[in-house]
Amino acid sequence: MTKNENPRYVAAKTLQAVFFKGAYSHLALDEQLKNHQLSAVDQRFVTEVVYGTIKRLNTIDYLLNGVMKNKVHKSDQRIQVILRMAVYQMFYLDRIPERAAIHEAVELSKQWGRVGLKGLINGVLRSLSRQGLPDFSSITPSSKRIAIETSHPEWLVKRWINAYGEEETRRLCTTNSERGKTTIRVNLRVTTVDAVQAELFEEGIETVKGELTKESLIVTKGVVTKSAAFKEGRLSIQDESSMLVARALNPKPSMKMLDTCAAPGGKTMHAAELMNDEGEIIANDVHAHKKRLIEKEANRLQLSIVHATTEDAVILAKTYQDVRFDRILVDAPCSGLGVLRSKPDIKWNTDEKEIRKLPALQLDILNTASKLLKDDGVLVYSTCTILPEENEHVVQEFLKNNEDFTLDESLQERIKIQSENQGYTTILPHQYGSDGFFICAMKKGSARHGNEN
Ligand SMILES: C[S@@+](CC[C@H](N)C(=O)[O-])C[C@H]1O[C@@H](n2cnc3c(N)ncnc32)[C@H](O)[C@@H]1O
Repeated sequence: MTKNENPRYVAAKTLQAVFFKGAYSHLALDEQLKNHQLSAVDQRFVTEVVYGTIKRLNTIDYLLNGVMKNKVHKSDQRIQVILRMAVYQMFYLDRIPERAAIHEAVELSKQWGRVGLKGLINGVLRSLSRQGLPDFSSITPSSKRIAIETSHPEWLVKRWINAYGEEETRRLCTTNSERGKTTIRVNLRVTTVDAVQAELFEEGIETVKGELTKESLIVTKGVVTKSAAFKEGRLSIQDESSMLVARALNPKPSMKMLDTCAAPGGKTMHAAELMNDEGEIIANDVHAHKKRLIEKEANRLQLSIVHATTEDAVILAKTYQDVRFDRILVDAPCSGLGVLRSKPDIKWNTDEKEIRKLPALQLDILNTASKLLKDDGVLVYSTCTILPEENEHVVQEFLKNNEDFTLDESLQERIKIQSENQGYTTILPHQYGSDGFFICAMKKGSARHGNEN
């Protein structure tokens, strides 16, 4: 435990690790919170400042660059962090008066070995305070305006405008900048939604029912992971879009299922719950260390049909050459650009060139998995991204080369999402307040797989 218990110092150390050492925000934050003894209120403040500053980075830098002689990214690392954090507090945290945010930034510069630059910090922040938020509407072209106003890389905004048009893109980007929410999946195998809601309420945790699935609850107050219901396996944390994936598979007791890219196991466990823990699920992931995560989850939820394996999904056809599955899920590795509300660093760390390599891997895994499906079985391809090239383009390419597969038109009966496309859907974050997701169900042979639940 260190002696320095100033929450802004803890936030600053976390942001330094994220901005300059390539750390993932959630891991850097966990580490800093572990190393400092902060009250629950201070921990929430640090979390808010860290995620908020990362989420609003583009806008914050635009504001700073408007009043600084040299661009903010040319400053010393610590000054960049102190200024960015302060601007977030000044303009996006209602409960912090601007004067207080400026004062604390100056104090932090003294505490963090930058006393000589306190005049610069004071001057820049006071100028911004006098000026206030500018009118972004004069920025052209519109891709640049959306990128600055909602804090996204412009290359990404351009891609989304291409796919969804300007208005949808503005709305989805605005939602990405909002605060994420915690959603619960109730384990319907052992309890009911009402029982869990009442049990949590007794512990001071408040929830409302979700919109998209009957097993979901949205947390409005409290920390669920500390509840008895979590520890004893009556609930899991999972976004509603994610829950739709197991629903799209429509698994039944006694079936045999393969999850090719399963870790940490959210969708596997949901499917096992829907199967009433009867049958078998092979939950595979390429990373050996993730096998433990799957096993731990199965253990917590007391699910015995889940068998975790470690293999590259592109060779699974060989491993299971004599086995055929009723249900196969390819929840593919992807760019993750649908989950920017909860993982905002993805938008700054994603390399456009790297994304171009993903469809080949996604198609490879899908092709391999498809060879293991029983006739009349269901194959679901899903991603937590909203780029067409990782989604419908992959599926279209797959269907072109696999004529024995067709889109499963009964998908809409199972997941009840409005979609113009039969067999697949893209959920944008602003539509239902859930993560951005792509879900496609395909069938081999001619059977229908409507929802009998
Ligand atoms: C989107 S995540 C899966 C999330 C998981 N289905 C869930 O609901 O918890 C994609 C997973 O694919 C795994 N992965 C990446 N490349 C893979 C490959 N070639 N073969 C198998 N798994 C792979 C990653 O380790 C990651 O855990």
